[in-house]
Amino acid sequence: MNFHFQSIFALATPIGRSALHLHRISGENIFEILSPYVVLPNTRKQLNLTQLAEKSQGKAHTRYVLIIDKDNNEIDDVVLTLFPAPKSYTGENIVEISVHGNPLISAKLQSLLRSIGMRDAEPGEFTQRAVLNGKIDLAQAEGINQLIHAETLGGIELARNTVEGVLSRETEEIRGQIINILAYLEAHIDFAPDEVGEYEPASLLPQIQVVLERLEKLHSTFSSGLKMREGVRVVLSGKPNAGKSSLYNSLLRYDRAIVTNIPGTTRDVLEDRLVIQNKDFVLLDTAGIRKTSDEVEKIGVERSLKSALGADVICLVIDIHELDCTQIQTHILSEVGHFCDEVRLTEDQKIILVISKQDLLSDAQLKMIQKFNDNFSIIVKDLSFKKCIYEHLILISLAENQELCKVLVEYHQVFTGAVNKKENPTLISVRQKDKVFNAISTLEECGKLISVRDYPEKIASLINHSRHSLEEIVGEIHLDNVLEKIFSTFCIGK
Ligand SMILES: Nc1nc2c(c(=O)[nH]1)N(C=O)[C@@H](CNc1ccc(C(=O)N[C@@H](CCC(=O)O)C(=O)O)cc1)CN2
Ligand SMILES: Nc1nc2c(ncn2[C@@H]2O[C@H](COP(=O)(O)OP(=O)(O)OP(=O)(O)O)[C@@H](O)[C@H]2O)c(=O)[nH]1
Ligand SMILES: [Mg+2]
Repeated sequence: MNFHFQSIFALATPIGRSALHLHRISGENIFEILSPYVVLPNTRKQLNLTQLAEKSQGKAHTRYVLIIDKDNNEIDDVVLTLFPAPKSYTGENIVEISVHGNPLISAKLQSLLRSIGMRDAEPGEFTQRAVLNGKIDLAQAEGINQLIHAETLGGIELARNTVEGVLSRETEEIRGQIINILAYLEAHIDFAPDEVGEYEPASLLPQIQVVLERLEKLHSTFSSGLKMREGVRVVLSGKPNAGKSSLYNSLLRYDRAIVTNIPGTTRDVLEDRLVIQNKDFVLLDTAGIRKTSDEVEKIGVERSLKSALGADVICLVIDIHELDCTQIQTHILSEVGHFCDEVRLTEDQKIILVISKQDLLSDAQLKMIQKFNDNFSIIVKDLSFKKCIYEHLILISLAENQELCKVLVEYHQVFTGAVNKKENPTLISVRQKDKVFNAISTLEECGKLISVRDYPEKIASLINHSRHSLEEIVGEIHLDNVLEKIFSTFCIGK
């Protein structure tokens, strides 16, 4: 399928002063249209781009040239690359021109392009053409958009994975399985039982089950993908003065939060990105939790509890350095107990018990901690959320948080495990997730019709719905308004 569109151009790099500006031009006849304005720097002889494209045997070709305007005035000396169709990003002929990065020079080039019948590209229009010309599918196009907008390393990894076609291939395979199921039904719609055997829809159930499981697995990748893109949320909680803000600063490696020895120092929730071993986290520091009559601190405590509710991982920071050895175990248990009374955790949240101010602990206190850890599972066995609690206490100080970092990385793996391997397909947009959801619901509906031995026509029609939902993920069905909505979020020039 090849569409014939007006030629378009756009500045593909940011507007402003920079070393270079890269302009991108796409269209069917652009080599012919541009040739009169492209000359060799020394001889000023016109360069025939059409011939050059033919000589390059369909491959990209780069030259150093001069661009001149209609009055033969030089616009700039540039590097120009041709990508002859169909081997280009859009599948049409493409010319890329990199000029010196001055907005005035770019404006001159753009007015030349407008004056020779080309128009400014809409956001995402190059990629839209790539989709319409079958160079990439819609899921890959969404990947390209996210590759540009990703704000985390994890986001880039997921987007690259989609651009590479991992999700498209998974969708295609599931679609193949659905078509196999359809084939059985179509056979019974078109042929008599003596030709294709008795109509026994229940025989389809195992196949439908296989597809459903695969779709459900795919559906679940959206939320793990979100954690991968946005970062696993880690909240530092605990009593005032426990050392939360100190830990916050040492994890971030800069003096972000105010630290004093006055309990109740932190009031607002602080939020920052944290990367440990290339894994993305969102780290939150919060007000120490206690009963207080101070109006401002009270609001701080409320916000602190609310942050803990929304966290994936809670580091409950506990300061025991002033306690007598005999009190340590009971104290830790009661702090965890109180915290869990305040914050109703869900089963998929994790808590790490962090013992702060290691440098201030006596040998006897350290021994007690060791003893606690040796019997950890027995000691915490009566706590209501013991399944959420990391398997032992972790000691930290201003100078030492390595073990904690190691555990955070382990938890990152737990929260993103389903999607953080290169070969795993991941849903990266709500649109894709909704399509998979539709495919699942219609297939489930099928199960019901089969159990009452409904007509093959009715079952086939539902299965077809399911198949269409999958096809929409990769955009085999082009709906103008869908395309418009997707590409409107792109950058101009992409
Ligand atoms: N200068 C420049 N840099 C760029 C791009 C670009 O278009 N231009 N890209 C764009 O976003 C990205 C790279 N992606 C690209 C994807 C496909 C083709 C392309 O021309 N593909 C042809 C030919 C392949 C070949 O010669 O082997 C094809 O697929 O047929 C170019 C770039 C990032 N950097
Ligand atoms: N010696 C020592 N002192 C620490 C350590 N961590 C924190 N402190 C001190 O403990 C006091 C309280 O630290 P913060 O980090 O402000 O405690 P917080 O939990 O944020 O307190 P609030 O904001 O009031 O809830 C400060 O005086 C810190 O210098 C540590 O590892 N070793
Ligand atoms: Mg603090």
